[in-house]
Amino acid sequence: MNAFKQALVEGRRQIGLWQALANPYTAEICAGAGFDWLLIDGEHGPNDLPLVLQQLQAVSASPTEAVVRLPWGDAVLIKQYLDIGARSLLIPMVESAAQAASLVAACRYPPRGTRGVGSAVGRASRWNRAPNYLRDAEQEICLLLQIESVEGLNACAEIARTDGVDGVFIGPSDLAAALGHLGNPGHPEVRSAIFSAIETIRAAGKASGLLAADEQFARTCLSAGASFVAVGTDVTILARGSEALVRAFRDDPAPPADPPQGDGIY
Ligand SMILES: O=C(O)C(=O)C[C@H](O)[C@@H](O)CO
Repeated sequence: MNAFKQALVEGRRQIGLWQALANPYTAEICAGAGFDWLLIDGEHGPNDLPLVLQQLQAVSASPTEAVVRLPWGDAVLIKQYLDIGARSLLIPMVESAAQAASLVAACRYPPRGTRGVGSAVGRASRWNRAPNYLRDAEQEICLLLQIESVEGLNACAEIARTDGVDGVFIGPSDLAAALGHLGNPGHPEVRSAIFSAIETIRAAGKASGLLAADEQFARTCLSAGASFVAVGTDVTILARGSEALVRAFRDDPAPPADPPQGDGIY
């Protein structure tokens, strides 16, 4: 059973950590920290199919759910990532109910969908050692779609209501850019759009989530009803933690005048 998916169905909070180091060693370390889920980022992390496979294998020894973000919403990519054993997917830049329905179909075998059958050689079925994989796969798969553009925001309710969509993730960085606030996801207009989307998704009976590395904002989103919230990233822990350690031992320990420039989330 996909405990992460079940938790979203039951409305239970799932706290996650973003993995963009594209490394099975660090994924295994983070999987032992106690997060409910780890996001393996195949969109912005330097990941490819074989590397994501290694991270799935590294995380599989823990109860933490690996949620794999594909580079793009594509039926061929979905087939490949499901076949290597990813069972919780995050698809970026979804902008319509029609797109959502086609992504759902790509996760389902015929006649309900269009997923190609290759379980005999796929890790997903443990090479057919899981005898009922073809029958059980659909209920095990958790499909999370990302809205992060004006079009996606406008179609949020229809996307969330689409049968087979288990949750909707709101992308603060791209949404900020789409709303004219590049690098400033904390802008009041962006935050208002995020809270409105959380409510829209809740009203559609689905789980909402996002990446919020600012603790106060993450807590506010959880209080507003978001359930799957990533509260940090492996890259940030390493980059900011290593910088802080250097500063602690420099002669001039003063913090930098300007915080590191990035996409503004952390
Ligand atoms: O647009 C966003 O925000 C996201 O997609 C989530 C994170 O920012 C991720 O892309 C890492 O920057």
